[in-house]
Amino acid sequence: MSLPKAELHLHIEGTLEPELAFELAARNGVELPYADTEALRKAYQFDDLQSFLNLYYELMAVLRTERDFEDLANAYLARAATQGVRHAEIFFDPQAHIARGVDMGTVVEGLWRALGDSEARHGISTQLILCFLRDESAESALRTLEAAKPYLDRIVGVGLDSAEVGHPPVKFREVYEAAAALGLRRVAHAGEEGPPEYITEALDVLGVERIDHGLRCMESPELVARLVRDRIPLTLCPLSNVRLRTVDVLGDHPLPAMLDAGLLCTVNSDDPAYFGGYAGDNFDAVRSALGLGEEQLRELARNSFVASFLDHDEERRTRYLSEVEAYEFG
Ligand SMILES: Nc1ncnc2[nH]cnc12
Ligand SMILES: [Zn+2]
Repeated sequence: MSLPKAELHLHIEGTLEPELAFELAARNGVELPYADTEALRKAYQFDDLQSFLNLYYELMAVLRTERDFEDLANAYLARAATQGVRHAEIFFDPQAHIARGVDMGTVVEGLWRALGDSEARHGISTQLILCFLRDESAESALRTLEAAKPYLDRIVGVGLDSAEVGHPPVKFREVYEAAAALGLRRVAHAGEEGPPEYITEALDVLGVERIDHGLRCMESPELVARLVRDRIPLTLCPLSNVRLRTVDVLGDHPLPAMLDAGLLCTVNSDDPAYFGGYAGDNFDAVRSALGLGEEQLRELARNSFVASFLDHDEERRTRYLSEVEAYEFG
């Protein structure tokens, strides 16, 4: 669906399509343990978040040079442009690269080569959000923030991702305080597989402005009331929830109930190469599986710009919002 939208929950490493993975593997002399792209696609069957993360980290081995990160980001932006994405706030996982000997500069400079002229080339404005891996130590997160200091003009904020259960937000209090002191915006994955308490803790302890996923807030009426009252955006990823089995089938997704409750929901793609669809595909899927009407779809698109970190450019936000209002559904 080409309804204009902002993508607010997108891991750039999760846009690595099998074809590009094999191309980069050949370019870098990396051996992949799959015969071909078809065999690799067959491995995209997940039982939960961890089973996905295992493959996600394994395939990153092909990303080595600035050019690799540039090609990855350009491929994503080209596809996103066909799906109505007008603005993208893109997550990246530097610790997963630094651990393989690929330094922060290679990752950020490489991504920037694509992001820097994304507007001219793809018609998409972009921002970068550095994510800390929550299954790594708090010290490692602090070292990562330190390594990012030379690149802060290219990074709008910090996030928290990877294996959630057993790694509560409070573990990252110090690094979030340091990020806030540097003027960085703050978001965190919470309530994807983890309990509603992790959402509360992300708000209270980490001071996040948006919650990534946040699905499990629906188990706590008090928390829902708070999220509604404080207009805290949730970056939902419906196809991801089905592939990672937090929701059995898309028809059971709580999105309609969340909208009815007055939550500020957005629809995003998370790791589209792995979960079967980009941002517009997620909109198409919720439209057909959940019977969302045009006004609800327009509300989701409007919310994406309201929830975006475009505060420095209200003129642009207003322009995008007027594109949402002018859109004619096919
Ligand atoms: N859906 C997800 N949850 C947590 N960490 C991730 N890293 C990439 N995708 C993720
Ligand atoms: Zn995610």
